[in-house]
Amino acid sequence: MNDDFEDSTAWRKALRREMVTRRSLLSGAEHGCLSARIGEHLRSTFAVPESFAFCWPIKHEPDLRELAESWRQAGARAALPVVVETDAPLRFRAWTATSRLLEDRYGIPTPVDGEWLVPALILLPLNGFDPAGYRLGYGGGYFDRTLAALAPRPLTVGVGFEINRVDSIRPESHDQRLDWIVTEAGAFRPGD
Ligand SMILES: Nc1nc2c(c(=O)[nH]1)N(C=O)[C@@H](CNc1ccc(C(=O)N[C@@H](CCC(=O)O)C(=O)O)cc1)CN2
Ligand SMILES: Nc1ncnc2c1ncn2[C@@H]1O[C@H](COP(=O)(O)OP(=O)(O)OP(=O)(O)O)[C@@H](O)[C@H]1O
Repeated sequence: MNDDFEDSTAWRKALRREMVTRRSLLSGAEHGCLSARIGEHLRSTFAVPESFAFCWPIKHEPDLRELAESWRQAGARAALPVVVETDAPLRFRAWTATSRLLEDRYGIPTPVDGEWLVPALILLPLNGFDPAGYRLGYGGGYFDRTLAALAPRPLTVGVGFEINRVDSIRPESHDQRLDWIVTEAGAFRPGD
């Protein structure tokens, strides 16, 4: 293993932790308010999709469960990601307010039954992000693998807080660029 590899791995690891720490310092009220603003930008930017995936919030990620329920009630099929295997693409399972969820290997509430589907739009939580449209997650590589494997590619919408914006996440060849980034400050097409 060369020094550059070790340096960038250590740098990413430190940045991942720093990003979670920044969110953990938000009060519950601030977090709720920022999440609601992201939900509003999503509602005003996108038509109700035929189907979409969102994530059950962990590590102080934006909480988009209200938006998910309102899109669902407006006719969209909602889904949550499922880690079916380590180092493999995610799959997606239909979600409703009555779905039975059990914690997966990472402690993330995950549907235990329901139909498998491929969402037309994916809301990806941004642990960190840069203005070029690259996302920093938690180091599993799950979304990168998932997007690399899906054809046609779903519309990818990163959802995060401005406090998690960085100049560059120093993207690597496997990192997938997002189509949109939505924060409390608005909806952006990366690169614009
Ligand atoms: N809310 C939510 N659900 C999600 C994701 C997400 O980013 N957010 N995922 C997006 O892909 C998938 C899960 N990916 C994850 C990948 C790693 C870890 C994790 O806890 N990693 C350890 C470090 C492990 C290591 O370094 O080997 C950690 O952060 O402590 C959690 C979730 C599917 N569900
Ligand atoms: N398409 C792919 N095929 C094979 N390996 C991949 C692919 N995409 C990413 N990886 C591997 O996954 C590992 C983690 O990637 P990365 O650091 O980008 O994760 P992340 O985006 O932070 O994680 P997550 O999406 O789970 O939150 C890296 O070692 C990378 O080589």
